[in-house]
Amino acid sequence: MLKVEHIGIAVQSLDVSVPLFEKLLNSPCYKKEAVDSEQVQTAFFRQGDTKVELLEATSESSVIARFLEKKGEGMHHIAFEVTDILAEMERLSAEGFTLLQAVPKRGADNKLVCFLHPKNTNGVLIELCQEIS
Ligand SMILES: CC[C@@H](C(=O)O)C(=O)SCCNC(=O)CCNC(=O)[C@H](O)C(C)(C)COP(=O)(O)OP(=O)(O)OC[C@H]1O[C@@H](n2cnc3c(N)ncnc32)[C@H](O)[C@@H]1OP(=O)(O)O
Ligand SMILES: [Co+2]
Repeated sequence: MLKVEHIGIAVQSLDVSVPLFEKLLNSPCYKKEAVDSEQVQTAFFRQGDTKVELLEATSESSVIARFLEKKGEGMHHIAFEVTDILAEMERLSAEGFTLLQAVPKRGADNKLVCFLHPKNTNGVLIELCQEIS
């Protein structure tokens, strides 16, 4: 894995949290993007070599809505950048990790993504992401 690509944070409202993170990071939100497959609206901030991704649910059945209901706002996942997501999925599966998808799906910010179940990763939801060239 190359680096931490982003940290995902579940929020109730981007209208509230985007200005908050702009103040916190002293950096503007550079992109907002809806990802319909995940039923989320995202907002991104650059921070050095990595990013913060805020996630607001766009539907009650979104995993973000479920997370907010159970745990409240806060850190939702850590995303690691990889060069070859299929090879990394194969390697991690062989190591006994539980992939949440058989094939990568389209994420935000021009990425292919795949998630690992937090039950095998010390309770932390992990996202793999590869830049789409
Ligand atoms: C915008 C696109 C993309 C990007 O480009 O960056 C994204 O980041 S999308 C982000 C949102 N999408 C996802 O998270 C997809 C992957 N996640 C899932 O498939 C599910 O959230 C899950 C991890 C399988 C959990 O779903 P489910 O089993 O239906 O939910 P439960 O509420 O029943 O939880 C079961 C179990 O897992 C714990 N849990 C849930 N979410 C997290 C989390 N984010 N971090 C740590 N642990 C989590 C939950 O607490 C339950 O634990 P127990 O109570 O101990 O059973
Ligand atoms: Co993410």
